[in-house]
Amino acid sequence: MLMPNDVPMLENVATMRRSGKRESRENNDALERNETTRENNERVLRTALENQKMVGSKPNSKIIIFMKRSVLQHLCDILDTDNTWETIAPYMSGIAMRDVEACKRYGNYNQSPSMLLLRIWCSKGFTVVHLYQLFAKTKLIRLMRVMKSEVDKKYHYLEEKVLNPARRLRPIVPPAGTQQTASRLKKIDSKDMTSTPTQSITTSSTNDPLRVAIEGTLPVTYQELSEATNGFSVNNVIGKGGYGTVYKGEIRATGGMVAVKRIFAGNDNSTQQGSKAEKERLRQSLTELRTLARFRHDNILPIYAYSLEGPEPCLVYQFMANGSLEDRLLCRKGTTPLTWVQRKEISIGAARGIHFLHSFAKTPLIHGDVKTANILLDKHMEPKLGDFGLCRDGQAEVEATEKRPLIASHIKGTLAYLAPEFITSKILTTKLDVYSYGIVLLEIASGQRAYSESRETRGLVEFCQLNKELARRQKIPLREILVDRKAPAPANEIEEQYLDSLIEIGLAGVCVDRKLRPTMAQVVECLCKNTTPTIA
Ligand SMILES: Nc1ncnc2c1ncn2[C@@H]1O[C@H](COP(=O)(O)OP(=O)(O)OP(=O)(O)O)[C@@H](O)[C@H]1O
Repeated sequence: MLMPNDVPMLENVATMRRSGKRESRENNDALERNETTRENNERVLRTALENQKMVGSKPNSKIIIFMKRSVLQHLCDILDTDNTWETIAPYMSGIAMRDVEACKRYGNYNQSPSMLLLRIWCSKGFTVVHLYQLFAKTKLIRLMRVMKSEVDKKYHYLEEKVLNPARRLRPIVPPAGTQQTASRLKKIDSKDMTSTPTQSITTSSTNDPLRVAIEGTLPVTYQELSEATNGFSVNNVIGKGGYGTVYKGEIRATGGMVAVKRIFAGNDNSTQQGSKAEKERLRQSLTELRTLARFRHDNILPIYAYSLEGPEPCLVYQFMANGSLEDRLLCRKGTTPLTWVQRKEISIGAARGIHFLHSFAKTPLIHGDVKTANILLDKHMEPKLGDFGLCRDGQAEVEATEKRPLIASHIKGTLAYLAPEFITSKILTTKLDVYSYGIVLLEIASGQRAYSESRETRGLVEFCQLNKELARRQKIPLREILVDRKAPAPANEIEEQYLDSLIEIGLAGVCVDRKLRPTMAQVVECLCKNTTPTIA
């Protein structure tokens, strides 16, 4: 779920900076219009559109508010749920922060904020086709389907394109006089993938894959991020990873929270090794930026903005109020232990995120660093998979027809979560993520860490297998030995079943033979049904 305010704030800061006073006056006008009644809005709109001779022209220029009432209502119902409309607002040319704020206020009065948003967009001359293209761009297939009947058949191919993103979508052509989102983007040369962070961003061809990938993600200045994080103050640090430090940031204009990952800038450029490490850091952050901009899903951490022009590259994410799953399992900062229902829901959400990566495109995307520290929890405890610096296109595990697996060039990821075939032979398939996810499930069930120096059996897989044998000998359920004692004891049979399925699916996921591991699709199904995957 989108944290209120965040994207629009960045949008606003960037938009105001670029467009100056004239647009600010236009925004003021728009705000006043937003606050008039529905009837007034429609009258203003009709007049404006009639003036533009848009009403009654070509069928594809049908205006949004003249869609069939039931279709428009259905769209708004979906967009209002969990404030989904806030996730599309940044992609809507001409929608400024003031408009978003007005929509939020409208929502506070029990009105549909999505309806107002669509009205405002409509007032800027955007049509039903633009809306359909917008849903395609933001990969909201369900919404595309709801309004399909309102759009000329010649645009229906877009749905197929979203499902098969190998082919590029045509850009949304905005109405004359409207600023296009893409044109606001800084152009980034793909060669910058290997340049140093201090190099400025240069102009490149429109076919640049990075530029295409980050279309819709907003550039912000380093200065803005520095202000948001009190000059990257140590008091704002919320975590540290191998490639950078994560800061909590507040965009002062509206008080919205973001998480800013500042990638370490090497100070050792003089040595060959130092500059190699720096290039690797930059490569990873660009991989992350590209991946997150391409894949949007409820269980994938959304990226809001980026800054590549300052002394260190920065990525700006949705702020996840409940930190990482690792933090919550270890009850860091005195937090209460997760309940079994929460553990189950988190497991399912995280599995859905990984399954999405594996199945969304023709070539599956392997995360490569699935671990509890990379599963972040929002204020509703909804899990989102983060840290895409290692993401790479890979090969799906197939059975009889299996092709030669892709071989990774060098070992990456966190050792305790890495599958044996990757450590020994660098074999990279989707089953690498299944293995890591299996470890995550075992951690959720047992509260034990993936690797612990203080445990006699240091690796979690070995620890669980040993206890499985013990439970078999003692003729007791494995859960009785493995259960996380920090958590409240399972309250009933259903909770015991949750726990059993977490353990069983976890153990199936960490099978040494990767072909015997379930697929993520099977994992999601089994977790939802509380069953165990049948291993071939
Ligand atoms: N969007 C966010 N909201 C809140 N906290 C976050 C967010 N992103 C990261 N964090 C916190 O910052 C920590 C570090 O995150 P980061 O992605 O840099 O590193 P990591 O995944 O722990 O390690 P590595 O990058 O080396 O694999 C996380 O473990 C988490 O506690």
